[in-house]
Amino acid sequence: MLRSCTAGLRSLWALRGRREGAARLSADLQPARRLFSTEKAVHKDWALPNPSWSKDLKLLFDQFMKKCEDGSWERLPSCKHTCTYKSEDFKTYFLDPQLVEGEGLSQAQLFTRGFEDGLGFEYVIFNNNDEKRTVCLFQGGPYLQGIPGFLHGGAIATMIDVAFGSCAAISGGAVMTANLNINFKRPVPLCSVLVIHSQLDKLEGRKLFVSCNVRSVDEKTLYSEATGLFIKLDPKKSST
Ligand SMILES: CCCCCCCCCC(=O)SCCNC(=O)CCNC(=O)[C@H](O)C(C)(C)COP(=O)(O)OP(=O)(O)OC[C@H]1O[C@@H](n2cnc3c(N)ncnc32)[C@H](O)[C@@H]1OP(=O)(O)O
Repeated sequence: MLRSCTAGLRSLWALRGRREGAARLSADLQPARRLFSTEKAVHKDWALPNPSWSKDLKLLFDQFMKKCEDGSWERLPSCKHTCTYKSEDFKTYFLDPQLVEGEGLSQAQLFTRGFEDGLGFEYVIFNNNDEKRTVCLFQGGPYLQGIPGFLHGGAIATMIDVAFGSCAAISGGAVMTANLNINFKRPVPLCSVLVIHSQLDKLEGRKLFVSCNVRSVDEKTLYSEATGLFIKLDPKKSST
């Protein structure tokens, strides 16, 4: 596995080298063209295959895209600079309007999308709205290492939180994590693909109880199990 990860890394660096070369070549871009490409980058959907995706990830992606054809499942698009939640959902919650629309956020980007292709979090989430469950396909790259050769537990927790957030949002809309409980059962080899199955277990007022299991592609290895509590934000309350 480590050998395949090293090979993966080598192709990533090659890809990176090509990109850096391309970036140098286009350094003399006209400002208008630069603005256009920035806008394109801002709206780019990152939950789609790129050359760093392994065969397993692409295969699973294709399988779930097929399930989307009858409308029972949907792929969630994912942008770096905007979030699935509409910022209007949070406006009443945060007293300081600068937090959601001020200059201060111009550099902000989704934590999980802040890495170059293949180095960090590569993932896509599919929702089944009727069954109130989600499946997150996740490939953890080399910058997410914890102990040598394995994924950092915090990276796994992050991905579980994101998957839970999408699952809870089906019923709750704008929600925030109040509690996460994770049992790490097996270490996850770096660069491997994980399947995170999340479901809504109970809805109690503004409280959404969710649970998940994190498995290998062949489902044979159970890496982690988790439960979470999400709270639907109350527009009458503020966070401060
Ligand atoms: C692209 C999209 C993907 C983006 C990623 C999505 C995933 C990322 C999500 C996050 O990481 S969110 C960031 C981490 N979370 C936080 O920063 C939340 C910090 N906490 C809060 O802001 C508030 O505590 C919270 C909004 C969660 C709740 O505050 P509220 O004032 O709205 O609720 P309240 O305290 O009245 O509690 C409502 C109910 O929940 C219960 N509750 C709240 N926190 C709890 C807790 N921690 N454990 C157990 N119960 C809890 C509380 O007892 C009560 O129960 P009852 O209705 O039965 O009385």
